[in-house]
Amino acid sequence: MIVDKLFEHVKERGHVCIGLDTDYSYLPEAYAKQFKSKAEAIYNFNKDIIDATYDLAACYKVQIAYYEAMGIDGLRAYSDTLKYIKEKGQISIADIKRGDISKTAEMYAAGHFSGDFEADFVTLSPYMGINDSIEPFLKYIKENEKGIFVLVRTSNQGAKDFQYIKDENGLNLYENVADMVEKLAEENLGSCGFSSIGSVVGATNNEESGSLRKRLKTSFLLIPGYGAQGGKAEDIKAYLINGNGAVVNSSRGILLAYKKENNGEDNFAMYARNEVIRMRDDIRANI
Ligand SMILES: O=c1ccn([C@@H]2O[C@H](COP(=O)(O)O)[C@@H](O)[C@H]2O)c(=O)[nH]1
Repeated sequence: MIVDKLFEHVKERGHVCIGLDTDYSYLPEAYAKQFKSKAEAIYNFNKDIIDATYDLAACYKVQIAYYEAMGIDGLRAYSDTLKYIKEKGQISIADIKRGDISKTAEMYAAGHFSGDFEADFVTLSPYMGINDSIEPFLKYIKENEKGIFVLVRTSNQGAKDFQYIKDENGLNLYENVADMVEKLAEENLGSCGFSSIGSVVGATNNEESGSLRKRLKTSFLLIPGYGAQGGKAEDIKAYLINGNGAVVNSSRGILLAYKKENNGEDNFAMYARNEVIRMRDDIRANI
C-alpha cells in the first residue's frame, strides 16, 4: 500500500511535506523573467525546489487552487509538477479537497488517480457523506496503490464554525468524522500498521490533539498549519505514534524562505532546502 512507502519516507527522511502552493508572485523577479509564460516559470520553480529537496522530503503536497487560477496553462504546470515528483521517486498529495455525490465523485477519483492529473494521494471533504464522497475512491486504494486524506479537523480559525458543533452526546462534529474515517481506515491497513485512508488535522487548535489521535488509531495524518499559520513543532508530538504516522506540511514557509536572506533570490532553492532541514530537525527535536 502507498502508506507503507510514506511510512518509510518518514522513517528515513523525516516528517516534512513540502507544499507547492506556487503563486507567481513568490518567484524571484529575475528568475521568472527568463521564461516565456507564467506557467512555465512556475513549473521550473517547482522543479528547482524538488531537485533541491527530494532527498529530504517525506512527500510533496500540490495545492491545485494555485494552478486552476491560471487556467489551462496553470493546469499544464500542475500536471507536469505531479509527473516530475513521480520521476524523482517521490510521493504526491493532490490537495483538491473534493466531495460530491457518488457519480460525480467517481469522476473526481478517475480524474485525480489516473491520466494527466494522477497523484498518489488526494484530499477529500467528507461532508456530503461517506458513501458519496469517499466510497468511490476506495477501489483505487485497494487496486492501484492510492491513498486519501479526509478533512477531519482543519487548521484555520473558521474550523470552529462547524467542526466543533456538538451532538446530543457532547461529541464534536470533527470527532464523529474522525470515528467514521477510522472505521474505514482499519479496513485498509498497510503492513506498517497505518492506513492509506488518512486524515487532515491542523497543527493549530491543539488542545485536543492527544484525544483526537486516540480516535484516529491507524489513520495516517496530514498536518498542515506549521510555520506561516503559527503551528509549532511541539504541537506535532501528540499526533505521532512511535515517531511516525504523520507528515507535516509547510508551503509558504519553505517556498518563501529565500526572502529572509540578503540576495536570497539567486539561491531560492538552496534556502528552501535549508528551511526543510531546519523544520525536519525542529520536529525531530520535539518528538
Ligand atoms: O486544514 C487545512 C487543510 C489544508 N490546508 C492547506 O495546507 C496549505 C498550508 O499552506 P501554508 O502556506 O503552509 O500555510 C495550503 O495549501 C492550504 O490550502 C490548510 O492550510 N489547512
